[in-house]
Amino acid sequence: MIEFKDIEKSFGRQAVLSGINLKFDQPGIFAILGPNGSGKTTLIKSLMGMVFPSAGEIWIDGRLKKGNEYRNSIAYLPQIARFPENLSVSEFLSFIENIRGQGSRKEELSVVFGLNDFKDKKLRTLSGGMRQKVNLVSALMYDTHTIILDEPTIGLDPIALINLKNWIRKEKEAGKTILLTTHIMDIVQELADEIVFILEGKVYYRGSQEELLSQTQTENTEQAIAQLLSLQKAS
Ligand SMILES: Nc1ncnc2c1ncn2[C@@H]1O[C@H](COP(=O)(O)OP(=O)(O)OP(=O)(O)O)[C@@H](O)[C@H]1O
Repeated sequence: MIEFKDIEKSFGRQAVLSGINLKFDQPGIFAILGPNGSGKTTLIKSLMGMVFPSAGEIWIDGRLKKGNEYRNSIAYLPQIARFPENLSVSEFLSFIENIRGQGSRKEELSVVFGLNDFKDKKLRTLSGGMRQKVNLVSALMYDTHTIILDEPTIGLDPIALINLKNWIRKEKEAGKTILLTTHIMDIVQELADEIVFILEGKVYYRGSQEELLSQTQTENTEQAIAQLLSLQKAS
């Protein structure tokens, strides 16, 4: 269970989050959407202890978030992975395991994303899509109840994309709570049980895709989100 209570965050004079209240206490796939710069990554980083909210509380599994222990109960895929570039792929994964313990799903995920084909390559020599595959394996190799994916599909080829979607679906069926951000509306349409749309620092909409289509009187998720996005331009 994750709960954001009255979260506010400003960077200098720029208010990014202005009273976010969100609770995720059911299994499912929740798409956090909003225009560029609307604060999606800032919200996720607040949860992961990488950004300190100016006000508000975050509760995890019924406890007020403090310290760093809770991070082991969350699989987190950052939007931009910062790797120790001189390590090879397999050295990097072992490096993480030395800190966090054995990744119970490392082997399975390495097959799913074809990592074994380039496991001896240095991280600095990888293509964008290869880096994202390493990012995915390093984030998902621990069997946690909560999974946070910040733009998980960036750079992936169609096969990796299908494999990722299948993995996410399987995790949901196993009863996990998955929060993801993406600008790819096909992914949202295919996967999301609920949409959370953030606009001007607030939760502008939260609900199912069906409700969103009916409220916006649109035919698909892409059109519905485009309509919500146009609200910002209008304001
Ligand atoms: N460390 C920081 N210092 C100053 N401003 C920041 C910092 N991090 C984020 N911001 C600003 O906060 C706002 C929200 O950024 P954030 O990355 O959360 O947006 P986002 O919704 O994830 O965007 P995108 O869809 O483009 O990934 C932006 O205006 C950004 O410039």
